[in-house]
Amino acid sequence: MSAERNVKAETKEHTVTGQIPWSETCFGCNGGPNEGVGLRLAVTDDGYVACRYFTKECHQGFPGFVHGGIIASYFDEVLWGQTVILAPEASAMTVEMNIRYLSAVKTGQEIRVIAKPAKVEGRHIYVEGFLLLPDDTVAVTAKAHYITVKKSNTLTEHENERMKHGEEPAYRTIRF
Ligand SMILES: CCCCCCCCCCCC(=O)SCCNC(=O)CCNC(=O)[C@H](O)C(C)(C)COP(=O)(O)OP(=O)(O)OC[C@H]1O[C@@H](n2cnc3c(N)ncnc32)[C@H](O)[C@@H]1OP(=O)(O)O
Repeated sequence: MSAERNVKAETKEHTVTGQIPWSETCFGCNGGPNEGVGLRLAVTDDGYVACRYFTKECHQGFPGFVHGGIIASYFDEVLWGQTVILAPEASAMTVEMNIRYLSAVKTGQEIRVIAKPAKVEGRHIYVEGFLLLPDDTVAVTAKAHYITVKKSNTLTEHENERMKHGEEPAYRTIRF
């Protein structure tokens, strides 16, 4: 994905085939009204992890705009979703992330955050992604590097159990 400003993505509709389970205790995915970000990670039939998300007022930095640290959380979460697909027997932790903020992201609008099919090299998983505004402008791009770890080092038994089963997707298609 280009890092130029004001680039519009060429989009098409993608079919959602599943949803990665979410955790009540994770800041990125717990769905309380204000406590967490509340992302839901859809998996598409062509190997993307994607999320439609309505940006919250309580996540603003400058008035009316989403805080950059919250945007980093969007990516940490959505890009991490690729590690679930690629290393289902393990879990993975972020060791590096690079984010390019190209356009400000307003609160109170539906954005999409997308993780591309990723690359695995042993314990290393490299994932790239992008954030689309409602008019398909690429507002943010990101690259992250994850290292696989034993599941028991990161997830509770209850979460491990939930990870074994898919979840009913919140939506059936997503455009990006
Ligand atoms: C229903 C439930 C849903 C649950 C939903 C939950 C979703 C949560 C998603 C959020 C994800 C996060 O934010 S995770 C939180 C932020 N990240 C962290 O706190 C990670 C901190 N780092 C660590 O704890 C450690 O570095 C580990 C565990 C990742 C790796 O340690 P280790 O297992 O002892 O392995 P080690 O030999 O040191 O490193 C392994 C390889 O990684 C490389 N490596 C290690 N650190 C780095 C680094 N910063 N940058 C580059 N490379 C690195 C090493 O060079 C080595 O390469 P080589 O020699 O093998 O080539």
